[in-house]
Amino acid sequence: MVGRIIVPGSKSLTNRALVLAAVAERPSVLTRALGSRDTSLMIGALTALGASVDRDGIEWTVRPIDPSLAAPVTIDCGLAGTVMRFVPALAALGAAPVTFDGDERARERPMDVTISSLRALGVEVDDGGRGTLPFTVHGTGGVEGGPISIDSSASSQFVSALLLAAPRFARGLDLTHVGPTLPSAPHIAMTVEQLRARGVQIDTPTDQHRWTVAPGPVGALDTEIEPDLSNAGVFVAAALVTAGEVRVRNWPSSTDQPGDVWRRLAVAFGGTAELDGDDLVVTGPKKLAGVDLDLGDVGELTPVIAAVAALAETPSRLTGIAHLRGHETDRLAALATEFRRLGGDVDELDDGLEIRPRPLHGDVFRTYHDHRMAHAAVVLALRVPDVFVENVVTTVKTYPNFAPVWERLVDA
Ligand SMILES: O=C(O)C1=C[C@@H](OP(=O)(O)O)[C@@H](O)[C@H](O)C1
Ligand SMILES: C=C(OP(=O)(O)O)C(=O)O
Repeated sequence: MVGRIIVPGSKSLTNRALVLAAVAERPSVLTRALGSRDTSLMIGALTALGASVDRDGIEWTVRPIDPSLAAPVTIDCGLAGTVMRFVPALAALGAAPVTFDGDERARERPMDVTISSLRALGVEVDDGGRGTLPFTVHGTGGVEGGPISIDSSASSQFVSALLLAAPRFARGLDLTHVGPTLPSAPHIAMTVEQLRARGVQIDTPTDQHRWTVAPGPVGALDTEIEPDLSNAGVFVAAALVTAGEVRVRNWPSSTDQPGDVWRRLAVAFGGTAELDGDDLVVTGPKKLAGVDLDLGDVGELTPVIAAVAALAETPSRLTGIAHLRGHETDRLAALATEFRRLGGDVDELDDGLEIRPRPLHGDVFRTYHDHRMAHAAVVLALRVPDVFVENVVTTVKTYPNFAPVWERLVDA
């Protein structure tokens, strides 16, 4: 594939900016925020809590939650981890019962730590004993806060959620993660930086799994949202598997987004990735090399990385990603199943995948309502004839226009 692409705004930055604007002192303006299913769900959730978002072209004005508007509501989380994990802590600050539910699969995603951590902070949560969605948060108009320990090994979003609400707790928060692993650490670092950018005092003392947040106001911040570098990965992958050249416009020169690691991944697979002014230019190698990588920090990139690996000339091993079993689908099982359907040679590990080179053939590729499974499928389809991607429209979760943009580039 040869082409130029402008990727829409980052899901993770947009939903953090929306949440923080909703608890800020004054209105905030977000420029080039992502309009997609996950961010629309976030807007719906914050609006239900009494915030407002006016969209005017690329500028969105967010007015903070008006506590006088608190009323019993039900919030649809869809399949958005950021909504189901971040918003319950905000609901706890309000004075009305808020019920959370979502897609069928959302009811299977790990939510126990959201529920238990709110309870540990003194908030009543009614989950019918399930430990999953749906559940109701019974806010009483404020949260005391203070010290708390949680096991965030199933998702970094449990930590991020508490940190985002913490400045509004009466005593702030002293949060410690106790558990075997902590996935997606860069997403937690992103949360910390977004809080600091709004004047919140947050320290990460000696032990890197502890965060202390001082109580205090969250400053309003007018901010421009960077392009989504995780979603840019599917275009980087396209260049890699076709020995092509893709130019991704407006790649930030410094960023907190984990997707920035695509620059190093391109090289690991044997390609090149160079910043050229504001663009990242990626070229694919003649011979695609396999990789041996711990992806614990960047788990959300796995499906596309796995697709590139399946087309490489030497074996690959992807580890550190047991938590992907709780994502939009069990991504380790889904990738192994779908790659095998195309003739692939894949072993599912407890915490990853081993992928060995083997010629692939066309068949249906199921996507399990997972945007990144669809991205994996279209990358394979660049090299394997007659791959039929089921429900490519599921990409609207984080990239509303993906399908037509991809078709245009493939046909160019
Ligand atoms: O905080 C965030 O914006 C995210 C954190 C990560 O979640 P996990 O730690 O559950 O993988 C990531 O995979 C997800 O796509 C977005
Ligand atoms: C895991 C992901 O999303 P979510 O925010 O729903 O957890 C993802 O986008 O890869």
